[in-house]
Amino acid sequence: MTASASAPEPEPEPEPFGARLRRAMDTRGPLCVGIDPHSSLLHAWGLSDDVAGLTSFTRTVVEALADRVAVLKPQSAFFERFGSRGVAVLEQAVAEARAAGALVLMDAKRGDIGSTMAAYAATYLDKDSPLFSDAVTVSPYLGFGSLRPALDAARISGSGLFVLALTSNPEGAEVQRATTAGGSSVAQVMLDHMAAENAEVTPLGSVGAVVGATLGEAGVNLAVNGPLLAPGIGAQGATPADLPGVFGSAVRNVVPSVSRGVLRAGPDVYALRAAAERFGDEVRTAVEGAEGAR
Ligand SMILES: O=C(O)c1cc(=O)[nH]c(=O)n1[C@@H]1O[C@H](COP(=O)(O)O)[C@@H](O)[C@H]1O
Repeated sequence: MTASASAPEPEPEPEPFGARLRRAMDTRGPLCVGIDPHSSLLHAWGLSDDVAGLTSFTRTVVEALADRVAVLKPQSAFFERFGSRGVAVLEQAVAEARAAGALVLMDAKRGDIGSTMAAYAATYLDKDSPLFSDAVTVSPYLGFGSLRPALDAARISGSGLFVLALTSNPEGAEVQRATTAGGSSVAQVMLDHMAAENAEVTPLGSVGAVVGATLGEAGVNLAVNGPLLAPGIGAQGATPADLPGVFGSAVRNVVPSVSRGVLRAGPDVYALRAAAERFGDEVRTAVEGAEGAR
């Protein structure tokens, strides 16, 4: 008997997250909308604060926005609070949003010692996991090196990380603005690590930084050659017009993020779309104005 079976075709390399995000930003605009099913929002939408309400809320947001915004960012805690049935709603939302063309950024803000980080990486960054997402938020405040398993997993699966640098909440400064022995701020040290991970990647690295739109002025070097997630627009008081002041010449890489500012327009699908479009228009005006002024 002759062996006719040939070796299986090697899987094609996945397209890196940074390249996919750049294309999505260029075609859909850079806005990210957060899916944060606060109890108060469920009530405001006339929904019950239970799994049925969570399901209806999440489906409506995905139906309204997944075919038009670049990024949807479900906040995991709002699903986890309902236990395994809430996580099942999250899994479904990730799959449906990705199928409709949105990139899904799982906002889980994970961070732990490296060996446990590997389990978080297997949860969000392994393409065979039910919660596999295009990217996940992580905290580097157990040391940037503790993120190595996630950095490696992201490279293999073509997914991305958004690493907390300067968060939008005022309490973040006492840790993130602290001065290290080398003289830089803690946040700058983290940003320098991100820049090293993204070095020479085109068109955009897959390791993004989280920098609040609320900061007024970042006061750090944001040239990380990766995307810059800017939460804090809307409910936390920042506006798209603040972006050039915070991000300066890095504004073209900014992914402005809004949750309640859009979600409060629901439950009407058209009203949600109109709210997202309004933020999108304001972002475009701010970014084009800043680029024109340079
Ligand atoms: O990583 C995040 O998304 C994040 C980082 C940060 O510095 N600040 C911040 O508000 N966020 C998240 O962004 C969302 C902001 O929600 P709104 O204030 O309703 O727009 C929440 O899900 C926060 O957890």
